[in-house]
Amino acid sequence: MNIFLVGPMGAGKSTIGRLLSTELDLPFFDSDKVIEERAGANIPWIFDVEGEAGFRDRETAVIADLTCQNNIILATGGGAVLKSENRSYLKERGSVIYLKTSVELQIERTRKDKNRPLLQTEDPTQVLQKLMDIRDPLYQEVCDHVVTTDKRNPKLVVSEICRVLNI
Ligand SMILES: Nc1ncnc2c1ncn2[C@@H]1O[C@H](COP(=O)(O)OP(=O)(O)O)[C@@H](O)[C@H]1O
Ligand SMILES: O=C(O)C1=C[C@@H](OP(=O)(O)O)[C@@H](O)[C@H](O)C1
Ligand SMILES: [Mg+2]
Repeated sequence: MNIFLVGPMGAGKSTIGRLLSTELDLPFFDSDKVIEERAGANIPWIFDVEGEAGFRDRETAVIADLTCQNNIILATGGGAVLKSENRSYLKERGSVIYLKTSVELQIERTRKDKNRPLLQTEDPTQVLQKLMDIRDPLYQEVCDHVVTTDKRNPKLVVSEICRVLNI
């Protein structure tokens, strides 16, 4: 059984994915990390040199590959749901959990991390709200379960994921 985590920046996909993989003793993959490994460069460099379009092409190639595996935990990047082919790979090849998170907490949890190019702006709150307006329907479309992360520490989020998946 594959478990794929989707949701906005700061939802905890990378953090929860790693904890969940330990809990379930399954391999963990973070699509952002695989993208960086394959590119030999970090995400800000990819956005800077290849643009968001170049990053999205890399993201689709990685998601297509990783979702072909079995019994993995995959943390996607927040924009993975933008492309319909990515949504198809995710929906058809595993159980998709949407880590729903308020914009306020997205801001609080991403404030210190400068590795998110889309948030290096004057008003990250406005950016995140706009992204949620576009992406929440896509997260909802692709997911099998919605797990709220507000007011839950990572361990409680992991427990809730296990509960909704009956594992
Ligand atoms: N449920 C949670 N409660 C509090 N902090 C969290 C929670 N989930 C993640 N975090 C913290 O938020 C930050 C962003 O988490 P991360 O896993 O990078 O999110 P994403 O991969 O969805 O962008 C990290 O510092 C992480 O420790
Ligand atoms: O929301 C997005 O478009 C992005 C989210 C990031 O991943 P996280 O959601 O893990 O921060 C990363 O893929 C890139 O900066 C783009
Ligand atoms: Mg992440």
